[in-house]
Amino acid sequence: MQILSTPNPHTEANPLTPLVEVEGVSKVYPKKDGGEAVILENVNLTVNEGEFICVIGHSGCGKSTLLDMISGFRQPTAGEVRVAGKRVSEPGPDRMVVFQNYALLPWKTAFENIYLAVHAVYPDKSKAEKTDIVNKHLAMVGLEEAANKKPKQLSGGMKQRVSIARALSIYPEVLILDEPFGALDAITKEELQEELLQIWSQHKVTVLMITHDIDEALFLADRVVMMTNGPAATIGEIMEVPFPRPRERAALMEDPKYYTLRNYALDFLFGKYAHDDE
Ligand SMILES: Nc1ncnc2c1ncn2[C@@H]1O[C@H](COP(=O)(O)OP(=O)(O)OP(=O)(O)O)[C@@H](O)[C@H]1O
Repeated sequence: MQILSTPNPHTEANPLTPLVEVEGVSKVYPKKDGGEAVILENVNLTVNEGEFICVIGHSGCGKSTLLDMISGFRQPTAGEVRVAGKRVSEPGPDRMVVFQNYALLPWKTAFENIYLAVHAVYPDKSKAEKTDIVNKHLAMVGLEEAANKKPKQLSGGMKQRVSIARALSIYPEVLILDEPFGALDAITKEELQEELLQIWSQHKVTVLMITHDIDEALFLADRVVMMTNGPAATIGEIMEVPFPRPRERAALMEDPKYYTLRNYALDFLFGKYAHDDE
């Protein structure tokens, strides 16, 4: 169900072109005792080109499973996922994923971590071209100075910047972020949210991001996808976020609409779909 039908300022400027289509998707995992666990049931979602989507829902409802089926790391039990009209059957460079734990190779420098990814996807480019792409993306996240540092010499925020730079250096159509700022302190998290918005608007990449933080979702997203609880979770509601862009956190906080949306999402999670364990 769509609520709060205020036109979306980002997508309104562009014609809506569906890029990611999740159609009738269900996911069943085998249980240890031999039975089956229905994790997701009949999930339907269309994400338009250039949109920024946040997915929220209680722990264990199947958010990562859903995004894994878009990235191609897992396959639906029923239904299908299409990206640019093509059925997703495996991971591909058109869909890059950034994880909470950075997933950097510890023995490689920031530069080398990104270079490896660029080389894997564009082996035919010259060394100079690949180096240029890496340096451009290190600069994009403000890490030129840290190019030769290894992950253990970098802060959590810097490591996540490297992960984002690595993902974008492949020029994906879809950037998938699984709780990317969950391990960061509040100040670093806010800095990275702002950088991510800038990068998103410059790169025109389509973003799908899991978060547990409603304020983060309202600051970043065009639409917030709210999942029901499992088992057999699905999309309960999709909330349009009507704030104009570029967004300023302070201005957002002063907008009464912000609290209406925030309370709506909180009520969805902790009223309508309250979770016993939380
Ligand atoms: N390979 C698997 N085999 C069996 N069950 C699995 C498998 N992967 C995930 N699950 C189960 O599927 C459910 C959904 O997991 P998933 O990680 O997608 O949830 P989530 O909403 O992303 O959780 P969180 O917010 O805690 O990261 C959980 O109950 C999990 O234990």
